[in-house]
Formats: sequence, C-alpha cells, structure tokens
Amino acid sequence: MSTNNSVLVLKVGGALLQCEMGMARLMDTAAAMLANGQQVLMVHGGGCLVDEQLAANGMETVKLEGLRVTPPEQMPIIAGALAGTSNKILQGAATKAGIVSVGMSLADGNTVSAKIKDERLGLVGEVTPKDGAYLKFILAQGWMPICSSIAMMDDGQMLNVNADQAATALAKLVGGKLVLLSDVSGVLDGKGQLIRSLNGKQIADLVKQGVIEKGMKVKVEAALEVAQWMGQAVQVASWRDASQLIALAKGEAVGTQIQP
Ligand SMILES: Nc1ncnc2c1ncn2[C@@H]1O[C@H](COP(=O)(O)OP(=O)(O)O)[C@@H](O)[C@H]1O
Ligand SMILES: CC(=O)N[C@@H](CCC(=O)OP(=O)(O)O)C(=O)O
Repeated sequence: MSTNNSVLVLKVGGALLQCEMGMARLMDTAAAMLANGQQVLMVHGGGCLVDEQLAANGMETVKLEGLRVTPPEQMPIIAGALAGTSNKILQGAATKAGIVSVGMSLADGNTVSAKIKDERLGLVGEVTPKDGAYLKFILAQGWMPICSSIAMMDDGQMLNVNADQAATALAKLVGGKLVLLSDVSGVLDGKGQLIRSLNGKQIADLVKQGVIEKGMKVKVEAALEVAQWMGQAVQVASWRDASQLIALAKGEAVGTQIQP
C-alpha cells in the first residue's frame, strides 16, 4: 500500500452515486489508505444527478464540449444536486466505511479563486488554487474532505465548475497525486480497447479524430494540465473495477496514464 507523503486526490464521477456497491468498495479502499497514513482528498461530480433534478423541474440540459451551460435559473437546482444531495450521499458512504469526512465545496475556506469561464456557458466557473490552509488542516487530522464542484465568486455569486477541473485546481493546490475515476476503465481507443498511456500530442490527435469527446475530452485535458504541472503522470481509471481499486491502493499504475 502506498505510504508516500503526498496527498492522493481522488476524483469520482457522478455515476458512482447511483451504484451502492461501487461506493462501498471505493470507500473501503479509501478507509484502508487513511488507516495507513495516506491523506486522501475526494472531489466529486454528480452530472447525472443534476440531469435528473433539472428534468424533474421541467428544465433542459444543454452541454457544450462536455460542459453544462448554466443559466441563472438552473443554479439553485444544480447547487442543490451537487453541494447537497451528491455530497451527502458520498458522506453517507464514507461514514458507513468508518471514515471521518468533512463535506465541503470549492466555496469553502478561501480555497480557490473563481471567475466566469466563458459568457456563452452562463454561470460556469473556472477556478485557480488560492489557499490550502483549510484543506491541509482537515487532512492533517486524518479526516477526508469530500468536495463538490460548486464555487463562489468574490461577490457571492455561485458558479458551477466541471468536477474534473475542480480536482485539477485542488491537486495543484495541495501538490497531490491526481487519480480521475470514471465509469470507464480509462481512455478507450476507437475499438473500445484501453489505451495504457497517452501524451499531449496523442491526446490532441485522438480529440481531432473524435475518438476522445465530451466528458472524456474535458477529463484528459484536466489530467494533462496537472501532469505537466506536477511533472508526473495522472491516472484515468474506473471506480467500477475492483481490481483497479486494489492496484490503486498498492500504489500501482491503473487505467490510462496521462503523461506530462
Ligand atoms: N475515448 C473515450 N474513452 C472513454 N470514454 C469516452 C471516450 N470518449 C468519450 N467518452 C465518454 O466519456 C465518459 C466519461 O466522462 P464523464 O461522463 O464526464 O465521466 P465522469 O462523470 O465520470 O466524470 C464515458 O462514460 C464515455 O461515455
Ligand atoms: C460546468 C459543468 O459541466 N459542471 C458539471 C459539474 C458536475 C460534474 O462535473 O459531474 P461529473 O464528474 O459527474 O461529470 C455539471 O453540471 O454536470
């Protein structure tokens, strides 16, 4: 099991929240890591829960290159689904696994700076690292922060941040090792086969060919940014795959390695 000093930043995608067994397995893995002295920071999405909540309120989901267009009238529902329901579902699973967690969002503790990313996307945020004191305090207690991707501007306006991009900013802030866990075993090629390793040039080619698209495009670009920042590979793997979780806990490479 990995015992290095760096923080493990685990980002989990929203589909996990609809899989009781997946959550239990992941939290058991995290509990074992924490018991071993590994600091773990969990960052989560919840895109599918947002889709459901918007539909239940008669609202439409529009995405542009993997990012949700966020009109002001949708913000309360999106914040409720991400900072509320998704965050608390995960906290419940963590608690059940014996983990002491702190549910939080990007808006807490002066952790990041947030601004509007692109006017065409509405209230979608772009965040940069600001102050790591709050997170470091939580981590130093052996507790696990569980962070949603709702951020806030200086004027108090809430913003919706893509959760992979949220994880990017937090990984940079704590100088952590980033692992992006999704519902697929990693980046897949045109034939559905797992690609073990990718560099920036290969990513650009696969995006151009349309092999990497939507949420995965956002994900690999976020991964590449951190890989280059940290000078070490970022992993894209699956929370679904029990063997990948075991390998991850041992500090082994899993899924796709996004190379700096
Ligand atoms: N080349 C690819 N390899 C794997 N998944 C891909 C690829 N291109 C697009 N995708 C899609 O990206 C999804 C993962 O991105 P996303 O839905 O944002 O995940 P998450 O919610 O876990 O962050 C996959 O479920 C798949 O539908
Ligand atoms: C701006 C933007 O796209 N925000 C995302 C935030 C949640 C997310 O990223 O969830 P997943 O990790 O499950 O995809 C959204 O509203 O869906």
